[in-house]
Amino acid sequence: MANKSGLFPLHLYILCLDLNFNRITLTFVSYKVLPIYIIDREMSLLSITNLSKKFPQSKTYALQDINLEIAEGSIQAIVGENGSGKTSLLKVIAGLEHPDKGSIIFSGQTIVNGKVAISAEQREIGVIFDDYALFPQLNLLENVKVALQPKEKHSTQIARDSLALVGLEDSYKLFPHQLSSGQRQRAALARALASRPKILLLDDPFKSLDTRFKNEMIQDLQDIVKSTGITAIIASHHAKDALSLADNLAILHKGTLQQQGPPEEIYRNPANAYVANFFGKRNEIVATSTPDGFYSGFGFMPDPESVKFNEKVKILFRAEDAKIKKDANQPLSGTIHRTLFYGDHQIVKLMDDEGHQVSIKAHPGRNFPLGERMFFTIEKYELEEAF
Ligand SMILES: Nc1ncnc2c1ncn2[C@@H]1O[C@H](COP(=O)(O)OP(=O)(O)OP(=O)(O)O)[C@@H](O)[C@H]1O
Repeated sequence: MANKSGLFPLHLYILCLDLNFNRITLTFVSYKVLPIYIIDREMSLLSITNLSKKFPQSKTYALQDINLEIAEGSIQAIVGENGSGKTSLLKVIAGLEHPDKGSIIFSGQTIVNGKVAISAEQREIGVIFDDYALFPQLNLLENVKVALQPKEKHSTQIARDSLALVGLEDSYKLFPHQLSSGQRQRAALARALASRPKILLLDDPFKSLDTRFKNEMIQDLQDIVKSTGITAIIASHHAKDALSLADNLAILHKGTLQQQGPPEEIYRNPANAYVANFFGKRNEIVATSTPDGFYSGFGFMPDPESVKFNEKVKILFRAEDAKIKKDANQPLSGTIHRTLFYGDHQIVKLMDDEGHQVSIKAHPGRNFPLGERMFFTIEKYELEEAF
């Protein structure tokens, strides 16, 4: 949440010692000096209230009652599947689309109030859409200079500084077709940064990058954003990228905001099933509730909470929230059906006698022979009524 900034009149108290006439008097004089702003570093730079947008040709809302506070200097990720409203939200913030209702306050100024809005050019907002929109006939230096005012005296130096910021200082004479897709993205970033915007909007910046470049780019982007002090809003449909990149996440689904907050908090405490599954499908065991716990094909799991449920219950948990145990003294077990190796971890799929499966994250060095019975515990789970 945004913290408040306030105007505080400062009173200066001066202690006067009057040594005249061999006596001491104490006088307090209060001076009201210039007011000072006490600004919290986490002050909200962008404040979105009750924002809704429906495209004329569409029956459903692209954005519905969005409320979002974005702190200055932070990286805010907007995540959601295709068609969830991410681009529409960026476009409304940039001034490229107009909302039907709601307001946006940017840097203390109302830039959108219902259908009344200041133009895109008047907002100090840089935008990078997923096609990067570099001019093919211009070299990198010229591409970056396009973002600067024609009257700008030091445009060449500013453009070269921006290219240096993204590691392209030696490539300024190259044309977009001579660059890799990661370099094109950096060039687009340099162009957006050249005009020193207060806020930078990036639409799916990692879409066309392979995993290695993507991870590098995520780190670079983080470094650049943090070193320039700029505020960045990044739309992405990759939940995992957003988790590692952002200070704050906002999860959109069908135009509505499902949850917002620090990535780890959302990952650990999802507000609803949609958010929980957005970070990867959770395991689901359908079990029968008894007075002491839950029975399923994987065995009996004691839990006093079972009394609160009707007959059928879903036990929902992530692969990393279960542990495979060596000792057979565990209530839950299954046979090893498959293992998937991911380098730094492996996923072991265990199956019960009826063919139901669960996936459990395990150390990459452990050996799991197919068909062998393994015991496991579930350390963190959610329960849902199954109908
Ligand atoms: N110009 C338009 N005219 C009509 N409907 C539109 C327009 N732009 C977007 N929409 C609709 O608004 C909804 C949200 O679209 P939007 O592009 O914002 O989603 P998104 O999350 O960015 O998707 P993607 O990840 O595929 O880019 C979708 O249902 C889309 O069809």
